[in-house]
Amino acid sequence: MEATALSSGFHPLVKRNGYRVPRSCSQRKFVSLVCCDLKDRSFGLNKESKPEGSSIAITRRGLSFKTNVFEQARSVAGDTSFDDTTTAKTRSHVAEDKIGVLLLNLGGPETLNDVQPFLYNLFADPDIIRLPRPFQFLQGTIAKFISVVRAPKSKEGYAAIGGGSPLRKITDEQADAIQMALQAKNIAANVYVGMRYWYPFTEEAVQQIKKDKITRLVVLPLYPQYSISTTGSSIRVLQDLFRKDPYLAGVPVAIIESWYQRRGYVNSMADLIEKELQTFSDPKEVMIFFSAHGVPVSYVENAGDPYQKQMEECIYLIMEELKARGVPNNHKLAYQSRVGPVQWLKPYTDEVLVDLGKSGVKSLLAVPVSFVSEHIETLEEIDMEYRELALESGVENWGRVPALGLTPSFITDLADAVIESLPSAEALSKPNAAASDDSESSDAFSYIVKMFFGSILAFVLLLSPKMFHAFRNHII
Ligand SMILES: C=CC1=C(C)c2cc3[nH]c(cc4nc(cc5[nH]c(cc1n2)c(C)c5CCC(=O)O)C(CCC(=O)O)=C4C)c(C)c3C=C
Ligand SMILES: [Fe+2]
Repeated sequence: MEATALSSGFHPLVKRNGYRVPRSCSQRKFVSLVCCDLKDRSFGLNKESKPEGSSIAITRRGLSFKTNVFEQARSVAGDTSFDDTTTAKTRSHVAEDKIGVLLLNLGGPETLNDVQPFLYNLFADPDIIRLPRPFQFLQGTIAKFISVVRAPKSKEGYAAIGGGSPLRKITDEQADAIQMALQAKNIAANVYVGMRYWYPFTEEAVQQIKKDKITRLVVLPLYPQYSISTTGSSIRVLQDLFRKDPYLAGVPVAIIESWYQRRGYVNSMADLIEKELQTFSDPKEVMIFFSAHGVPVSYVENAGDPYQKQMEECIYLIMEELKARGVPNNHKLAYQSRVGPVQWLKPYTDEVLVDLGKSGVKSLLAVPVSFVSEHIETLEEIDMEYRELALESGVENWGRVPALGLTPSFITDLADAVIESLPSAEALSKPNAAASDDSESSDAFSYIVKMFFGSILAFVLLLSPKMFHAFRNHII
């Protein structure tokens, strides 16, 4: 097959008006990890955006290729032999289908003026601020309040890294690189970028996918581990969009929920760590310090989020690989970036750094492990705040492993993951299945009661100094 030219299309902005999120997740296997209480939601959200009239670009790339297919599990085990049946199936998809790859990511503010509306979109997500059912109608108000309170602190962070998030640029580059890696394997695909909280929004990418008449889609969240708050949230949006549209509802979709256990990812992480260790005068003495983005404990304990378990497995696999290479260093996992007045996964990065420094650890290599691009939490939180804290606490030699970014072995592995998933694509959603889900209580009396008590509770909670401080800063 021959390569087709790269192209990009321009789209009007998603309007300011709200969009509905599904009340219940479908029974598709890809959401089986999402807990029951998250399967039963209904909100009208107001998505904050740039002023009307602007336009944004959706990345679309056309390529060609042919593939080798092997199962992910075998790949992890180092067995790269091909399954003939699967290979044949993939070849027929490549021949018959117009393939799309949708990269899902968080998105980030590109200017300081974007920060508050970006935060609004983030906190308006019911997978980020999970309110009990009677208070769900307050989601928008609460999001507005928290985003306004937090914006000054966030702006400081974004100002310190150059005035905006590098996420869009890096994700676009990763999309290009994955496209090229697919092309090298003779697979033709358009690669799209869909962000959850900023441009280009997932909704816009999906519009483009429809316009391009994609007939088979692979969804690849750029989070190695699955969390309800990241991959789960993006998939929920996607599912809702596909459910509402008769064309999209018929498109076979394969979702790669998590890929932290892939050999290519584990090896690429081990490569980066090994390389960075060499920058220390005594590499063997260096503590390898994995810092993962945290989630509230309730996600794991009440909502069944597999994030913590997957994170621990991920660290285990990376450390096993390093040991096999003769790198027996001590290591530690901690969680960073907590927000708000609830318990987050422990141990907390800031506390562990202080303890390690005080207990005599002199050399420390920080490894960001929940995200594959540089972003505010690597460039500002780790490189500036945590570095300073560690040095103040007695650590003398500090290093940080870069995010995977465009590391060739990593990109190639993501391309392989896409190829391997092609045969398993199936329709995401039955059309109009949302109709019954969208019904809401018409009981006016209960609505008024909820409004009344909800507003009082929200008022009391949000205006308490402790709550204000918890959202303004990282911790209570
Ligand atoms: C695996 C990665 C991530 C998880 C899990 C996650 C959960 C999570 N995040 C917040 C609140 C905020 N996150 C913010 C930025 C941000 N978060 C991630 C990744 C995960 N978040 C990234 C990559 C980024 C940075 C984007 C960028 O612009 O570079 C922010 C904004 C920044 C700030 O003010 O600190 C907030 C707020 C919650 C509440 C949560 C789980 C419930
Ligand atoms: Fe976050």
